Amino acid sequence: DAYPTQGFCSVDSNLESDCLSGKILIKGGTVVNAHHKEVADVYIEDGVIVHVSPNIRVGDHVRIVDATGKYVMPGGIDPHTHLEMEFMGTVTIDDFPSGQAAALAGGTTMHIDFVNPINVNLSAAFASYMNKAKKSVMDYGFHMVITKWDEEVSREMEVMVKENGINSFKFFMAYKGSVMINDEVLINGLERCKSLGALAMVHAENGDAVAEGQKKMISLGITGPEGHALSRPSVLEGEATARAIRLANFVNTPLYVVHVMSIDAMEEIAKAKKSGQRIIGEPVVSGLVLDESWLWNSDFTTAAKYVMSPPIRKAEHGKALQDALASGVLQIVGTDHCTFNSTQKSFGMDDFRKIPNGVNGIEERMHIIWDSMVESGKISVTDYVRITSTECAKVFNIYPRKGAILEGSDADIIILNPNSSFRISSISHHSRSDTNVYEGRTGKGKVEVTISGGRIVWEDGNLKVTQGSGKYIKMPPFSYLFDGLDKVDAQYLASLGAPVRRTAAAS
Ligand SMILES: NC(=O)NCCC(=O)O
Ligand SMILES: [Zn+2]
Ligand SMILES: [Zn+2]
Repeated sequence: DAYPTQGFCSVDSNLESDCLSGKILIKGGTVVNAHHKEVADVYIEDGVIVHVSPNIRVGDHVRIVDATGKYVMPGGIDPHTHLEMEFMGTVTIDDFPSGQAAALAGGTTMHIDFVNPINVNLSAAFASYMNKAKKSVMDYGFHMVITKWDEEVSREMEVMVKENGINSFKFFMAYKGSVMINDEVLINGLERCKSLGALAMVHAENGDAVAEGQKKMISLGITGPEGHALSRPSVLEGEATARAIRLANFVNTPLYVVHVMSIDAMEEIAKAKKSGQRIIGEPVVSGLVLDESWLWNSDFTTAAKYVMSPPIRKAEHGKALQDALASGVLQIVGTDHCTFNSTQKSFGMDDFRKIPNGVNGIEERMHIIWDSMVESGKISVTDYVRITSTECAKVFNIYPRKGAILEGSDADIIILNPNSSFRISSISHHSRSDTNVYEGRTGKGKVEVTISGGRIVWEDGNLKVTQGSGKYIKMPPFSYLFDGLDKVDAQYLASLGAPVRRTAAAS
């Protein structure tokens, strides 16, 4: 097919502004979707993929990008980030523009952040996060955290879903004394999520037991970062995961388990899925490739940067999580990008309970997953697209606008060169943090070009982003995970039979 222009412009031509805003032809790459891959060209106009086919011919004012020998894939979608979030007495160091710039440099073109209502109602929290996100340089969506239960919360959840484009609510089963909820709140929340077609998400750790574990470590004189791991063993993650899964089963609603960090939690998810429950398990990059030995490092600054919850565990957990991801027991890779610099981490120098919990990953996810799972032969290239982008778009009901290279999809695209390599360092990364938990890591496969909303924003190691160009992506309720739940409910009600009529016993 011919498109209505001639020639092409290069980055330094005076037609650059036309190119940046309008028409791009990606030529000769292997276009990868979760369902299929083929050598084809991709033609983009005004932020949308217009055509995908071999040998597309174009005319003038079209920027040609040669992708021969490279993979052309949907931009990554990170389902789990915390930008500019108030947490543990401080605020994460990456705000929306800095965290998103880092994301784009690493091949992620959309993220879903968590609105965390602290002492305000859901509407005020939502407004505050929309304000923080005004300077966005890429597309974003929101999940909403539920920290208590009352009539107002229940009413506002409906407003969030029907007016504000939120289709997921997160419940923290840990962080006692701040955002932790109890089972009663969780059950109410699960019921409400179900009625709204919204996905319930859990941070699954037994927060009461963690608090006891922390006290125990302090009483033993263990105050350093290793106390973090010792106070919250994997059994507590397994217990809370199992509890949340059983409660979701009781309510008959889907459940999304964020940052699955242990074999214990993963096996609970595997068991529930085997019995037909709809559970989505999200491992995060840190849990897949790092191990807890860092927490025993004698240098506090080094050890503290690895403090996150649930904790990074022994290497065998990471290996099992990778296997679970490869086999489909776990489905979506996130980052839980929640970055604090070394000064913030030092708040817990004398007491590990005060180290702000969180690690980086928004810039590193696509590279590390490629290197550790595709390059190693553990998963296919199409599976890579599925776990880094497509499945997330499906679960949060924005597919195929996002998560696909199809005609009509948003032009959020990366070009990855499998023969090039990456090196991670806090000197060259785009996060505001002065540290990086993947410091010094190298690997094969490099995102050479990122296209966000139809604009080339990352090329030749240079970022060209515009504050305010990122769009808020409303996510509609009732994703595929809700299909057929009503039928299961109807069968259950039918199985109960007619209510038993009882008469008062004769006296
Ligand atoms: N994970 C973590 O340590 N920090 C971010 C908050 C959360 O997701 O639990
Ligand atoms: Zn969490
Ligand atoms: Zn998180």
